[in-house]
Amino acid sequence: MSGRPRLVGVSLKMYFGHAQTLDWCSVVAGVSAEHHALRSGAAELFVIPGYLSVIGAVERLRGVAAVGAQDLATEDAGAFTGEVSGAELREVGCEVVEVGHAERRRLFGETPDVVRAKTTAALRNRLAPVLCIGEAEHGYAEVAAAECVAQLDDALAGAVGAGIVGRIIVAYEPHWAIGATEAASPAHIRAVCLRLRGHLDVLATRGLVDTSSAVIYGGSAGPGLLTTIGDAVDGVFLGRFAHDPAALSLVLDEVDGLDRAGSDLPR
Ligand SMILES: O=C[C@H](O)COP(=O)(O)O
Repeated sequence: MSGRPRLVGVSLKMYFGHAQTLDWCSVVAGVSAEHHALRSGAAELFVIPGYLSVIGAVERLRGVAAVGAQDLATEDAGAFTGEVSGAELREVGCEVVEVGHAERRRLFGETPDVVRAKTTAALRNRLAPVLCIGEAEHGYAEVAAAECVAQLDDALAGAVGAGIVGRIIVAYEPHWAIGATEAASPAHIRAVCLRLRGHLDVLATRGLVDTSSAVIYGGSAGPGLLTTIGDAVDGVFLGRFAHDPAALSLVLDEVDGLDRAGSDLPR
């Protein structure tokens, strides 16, 4: 392995039922256990199923992938009907948790205040937030980059104020590229992610986030993309295009390809 591991994440959103999710996890566990990119440490995989499948996913993916949840409560315990706390997610074996996905912001009214509180809750419970940020409308990459840096700082403000430091996985997901036919252009992704990467490095130097923090891209990502943007991102966050475990395996092949080419991550 030539440098820091590449992150390959998958969110199953609400596409699969419970049995289908567990079957998918079993197949992915088989594929992953044999895959050179994971065995060598060149890649790290994380999988985010629906809540009810989290425990089964942890059991099936032990040793090959970290498991996470798609959301968490702002609080750790109490009278919050329908919520799931970061404390409980950690207790059952989660290592990551999504915060602020565009669908939660758009469909469920999550405001920046809520995203900030959930980011703090994740870090407080030693979960790495997969902090989803991105611009709503397609425009200039430089404008998007500035907006994303502001979103990142805002989301981290609570944790920084409380002195809670941990690993942050910044998932750059332009809203307009989610559920689309293709990802944002490599030039757009590169411009935004390199800016985010530089900002994250400054935060790490100041001791405000862990040095293992990462920037990954999501939004109609699939096989072939990581090879083209590998100079600008620490990994990819997959949705629909990882429903076929063979496609996920192809993305892991790309990690191996980047590793063999000695393509170092942005620093
Ligand atoms: O969580 C994953 C992202 O929202 C991307 O999903 P998608 O690749 O299906 O557009």
